[in-house]
Amino acid sequence: MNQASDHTFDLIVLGTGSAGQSVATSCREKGWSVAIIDPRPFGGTCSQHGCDPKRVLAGAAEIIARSRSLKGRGIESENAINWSELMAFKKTFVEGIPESTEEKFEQAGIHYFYGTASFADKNSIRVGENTLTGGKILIATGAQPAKLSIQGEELLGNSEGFLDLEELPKTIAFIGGGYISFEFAHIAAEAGANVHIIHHNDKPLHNFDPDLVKALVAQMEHLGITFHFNATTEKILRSGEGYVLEGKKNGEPFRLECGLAVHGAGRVPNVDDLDLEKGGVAADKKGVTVDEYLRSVSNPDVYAAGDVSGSPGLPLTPIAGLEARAVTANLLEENSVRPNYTATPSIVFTYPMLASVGMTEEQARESGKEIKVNTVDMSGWYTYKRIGDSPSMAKIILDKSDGSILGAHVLNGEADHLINYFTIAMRHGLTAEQMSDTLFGYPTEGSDMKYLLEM
Ligand SMILES: Cc1cc2nc3c(=O)[nH]c(=O)nc-3n(C[C@H](O)[C@H](O)[C@H](O)COP(=O)(O)OP(=O)(O)OC[C@H]3O[C@@H](n4cnc5c(N)ncnc54)[C@H](O)[C@@H]3O)c2cc1C
Ligand SMILES: NC(=O)c1ccc[n+]([C@@H]2O[C@H](COP(=O)([O-])OP(=O)(O)OC[C@H]3O[C@@H](n4cnc5c(N)ncnc54)[C@H](O)[C@@H]3O)[C@@H](O)[C@H]2O)c1
Repeated sequence: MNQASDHTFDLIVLGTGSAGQSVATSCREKGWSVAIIDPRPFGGTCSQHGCDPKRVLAGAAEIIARSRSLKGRGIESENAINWSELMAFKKTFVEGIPESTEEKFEQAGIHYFYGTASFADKNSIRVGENTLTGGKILIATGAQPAKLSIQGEELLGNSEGFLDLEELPKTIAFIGGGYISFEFAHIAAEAGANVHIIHHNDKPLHNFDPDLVKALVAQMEHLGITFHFNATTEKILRSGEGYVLEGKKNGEPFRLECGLAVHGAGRVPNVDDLDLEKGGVAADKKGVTVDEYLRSVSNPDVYAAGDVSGSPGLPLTPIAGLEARAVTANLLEENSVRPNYTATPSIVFTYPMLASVGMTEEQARESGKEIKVNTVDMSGWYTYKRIGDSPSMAKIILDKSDGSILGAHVLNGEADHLINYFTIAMRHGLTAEQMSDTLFGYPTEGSDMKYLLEM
């Protein structure tokens, strides 16, 4: 159903990622006429070029790291990543997504258009030769790598290209010290590459607990990754088969040769092609400016959700889903649901993993609350010692007045599971005492919970 004879719809959705798909299908289920547009193979970032394929690769890197942790303690053989086999395995998760997404739209009776959407006026969208009119319009166009304005920027690869690498270059440089660089550097290093991370100050992963970040950096250095802090890249040049990065490090000239340089220096809302002025849609560098119901502050028929919205939500998949559900509710009944961002967990999928939910120690101290900070080295605890999970650290921040959990920060091989327990507690207001009183299966990281929550 890629052509509609009538080009007027109740809803036009721009983008087929997590946010766009969710709103389009939910509104269609309620009987709305819906059109959805995307210039790229349908399905968006998370499933095709982000979280999901990334974690297939991270899973293999994790298995190598875990087995090395028990070397000499029962594990003998050296495991190694076979890059082309791993990429072929990753492909099995990704291929077929555009076709199955199109099929889903077809079956639901959603009209789909391939092309770059842009506003023609407040309620009209241009896509190729077509002009569609929508009672309501959802902008769900995601994010793209930020422009760095450095000479030779066009020579930089990005996360999407990394996820499709047929061969792993011997030396890889990541520019920026955020999620993408840490995760991909870990994968590349475990797969045998010589890896560098170039970060412009000395605070990588700036939203995470600095003590745990320091321990993660030390662990990654131990794996052979070289960090260049306070380093800026000013130029990228071709050199033979590879590239040379030139810039400054601590004020001194800096030069690095590599087979591949990857952009890991932040992503920005994808609004460049949308002609937002024609639609009367206000936006700034945080994205489409929305009110607490995710409605454009300047065009009441337009909503935004996911990475492109200028909402307080982090650019993460669970937030794209949360915002999509809120927008759907607000489309069906005006101003009915405000998204609840309380306790948004975030995980860096390195090994060990770094995970965080709620306030950092610094934020909790600034809040003026009377707090208790439990900083715990768990490496010697049975749960972690039995699998050689070291370093294994946590910092839990409690409110002394009522025993509520204000923040949880974990670095270890089980951090993904542990952070979800803390997220449940914080989102639903369970206190340290209630969590400690919960019976967890033994011996698991859950059964250690009470030791992290001592008041
Ligand atoms: C490498 C990487 C790893 C990540 N890992 C994680 C993770 O582990 N966990 C996590 O929670 N989050 C992760 N994220 C973030 C997560 O992928 C995003 O938050 C999520 O995909 C956002 O969904 P969305 O629907 O807002 O946008 P997207 O899924 O990006 O969809 C936007 C769609 O809009 C389309 N589009 C763009 N411009 C137009 C236009 N003019 N007209 C029509 N369509 C347009 C695009 O082609 C795209 O298909 C990762 C991101 C990256 C890049
Ligand atoms: N596990 C996850 O949830 C996950 C994984 C990957 C990506 N993501 C999402 O994708 C977004 C983008 O990821 P990212 O890693 O590109 O961004 P990021 O915001 O996590 O980190 C980018 C870092 O690069 C630094 N930087 C900016 N310009 C620089 C320059 N010229 N030189 C050196 N350093 C520079 C920034 O200060 C920042 O610390 C994230 O914000 C996140 O929302 C999430």
